Amino acid sequence: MSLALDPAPPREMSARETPARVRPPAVVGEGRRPRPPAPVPLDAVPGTLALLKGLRDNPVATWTRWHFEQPIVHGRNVLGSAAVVSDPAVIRHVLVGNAANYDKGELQRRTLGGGLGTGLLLAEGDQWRAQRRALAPLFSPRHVDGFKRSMVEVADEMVERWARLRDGRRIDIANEMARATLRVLGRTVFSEAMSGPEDRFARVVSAFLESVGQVDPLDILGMPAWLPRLGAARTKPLLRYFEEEVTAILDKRRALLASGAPAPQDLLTLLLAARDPETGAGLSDDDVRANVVTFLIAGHETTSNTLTWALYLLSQHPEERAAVEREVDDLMPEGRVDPGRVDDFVRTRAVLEEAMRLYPPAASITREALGPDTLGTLRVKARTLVIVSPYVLHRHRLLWDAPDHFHPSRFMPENRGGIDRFAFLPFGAGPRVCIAASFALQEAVILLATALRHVRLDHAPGHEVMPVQRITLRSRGGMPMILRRR
Ligand code: HEM
Repeated sequence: MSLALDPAPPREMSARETPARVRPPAVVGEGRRPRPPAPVPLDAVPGTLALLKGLRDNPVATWTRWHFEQPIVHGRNVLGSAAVVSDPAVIRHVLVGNAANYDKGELQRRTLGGGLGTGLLLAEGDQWRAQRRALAPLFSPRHVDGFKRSMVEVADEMVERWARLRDGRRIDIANEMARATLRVLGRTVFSEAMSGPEDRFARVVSAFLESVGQVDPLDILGMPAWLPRLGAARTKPLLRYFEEEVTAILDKRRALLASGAPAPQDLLTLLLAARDPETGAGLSDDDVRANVVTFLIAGHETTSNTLTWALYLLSQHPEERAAVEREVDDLMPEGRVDPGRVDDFVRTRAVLEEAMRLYPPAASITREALGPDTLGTLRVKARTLVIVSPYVLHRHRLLWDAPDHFHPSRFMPENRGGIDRFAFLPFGAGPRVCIAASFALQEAVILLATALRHVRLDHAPGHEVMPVQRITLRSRGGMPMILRRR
């Protein structure tokens, strides 16, 4: 979630420390390239009411020019004392060096808490440490590698379905990608599909994310939890559906395990067998359920939005699309991704990384200081909200050349070394880095390469593209595109 802060005195707004400049190799020709759509940064800080409304409607539209120009912007507003940090060295300090001084904060727990309970994403302290130790092996390179086949299967089914559609048909690619990533989760988390119809499940997950991810003014103002929130009436039945669905899946698997029949080696079996290597303790029923929901919520739209933005950006940059089409044609002579060659899709991966730079699915990473700290030269008190916004960071004027333009070549192996680890944070960093980053990238490469090998997608006329931040950074109104076979 982004913040536009009250105007601080000029000294407060000025650069606190100049970060090491991490300039990717100069990129040329940006004048001729269309600028991907994004809200124009504000010239002035909005007043309290406008800020509350902005945070509810679309937090990424509340950033001011200063945020994209200053390494640190600190001030006070309705959220109390807050510092927006875009200095890679200071980010490293907050997320890694002094990570023990920060937790995720009350606002994040209130905004997301409803569905995710005590799952890994929101757990804190000892509970988080025990879960992270127990769950880390689920996403080990060996297990992630083992999921390649399911991912390729889902990608093949996606293009087979498209092959049955009329050439020139208009489809909502945001929906298509959401369906595909949910299927991947279905296969890798649960092996067999969910017990209910997949499309209904996809719709419920999407509606749930729409309502649960909206920042409620009452939460920002710190109002007690018993006060009814605007979206609560909509969220409750969705949550119930979720719980019933997940409980049914768990019961079925427990019965299977109890029968002694061989169980599929999916994330669910691993989750039920997971033990904290230090204490030997397994997860409680509630923790297993909370983590299944966490995987669905954290792993579904993040990946599908990345794919949606990548396909949109390619549709606006025919020369980039032609380059990546050459790669997939070369690497997929039979039309399928060879699981052994996923790492060879370097341009496909560069496109995905550049899409996540411009439209980071997790647009804000927020922390609350437990005790005082020094950020560069700024002293902050306990309870200060520290915001690392990948959306701001990835378009920061001090850190990137042509920050608002689409140039996948920045992420090609020969150039990538110039990018500071803490200037590009789609998956976060430090102990709470995304546990499934390699799973997500592998899945995205397989789905994007397969789509590009079989079809060409052009943005449909009449739809205006604008990123809107809910839990993830979505495209407002989906992403209608015209499908043509290659
Ligand atoms: C492109 C796709 C994805 C992106 C951009 C993404 C991004 C992130 C980010 C930024 C965080 C750190 C949040 C913070 O520090 O406050 C995170 C954490 C997490 N992600 Fe992902 N994620 C993606 C895919 C997935 C998938 C596929 C799964 C599960 C199957 C997943 C599960 C999680 C979990 C459980 C955490 C919490 C880790 C912890 O706190 O220990 N994510 N993700």
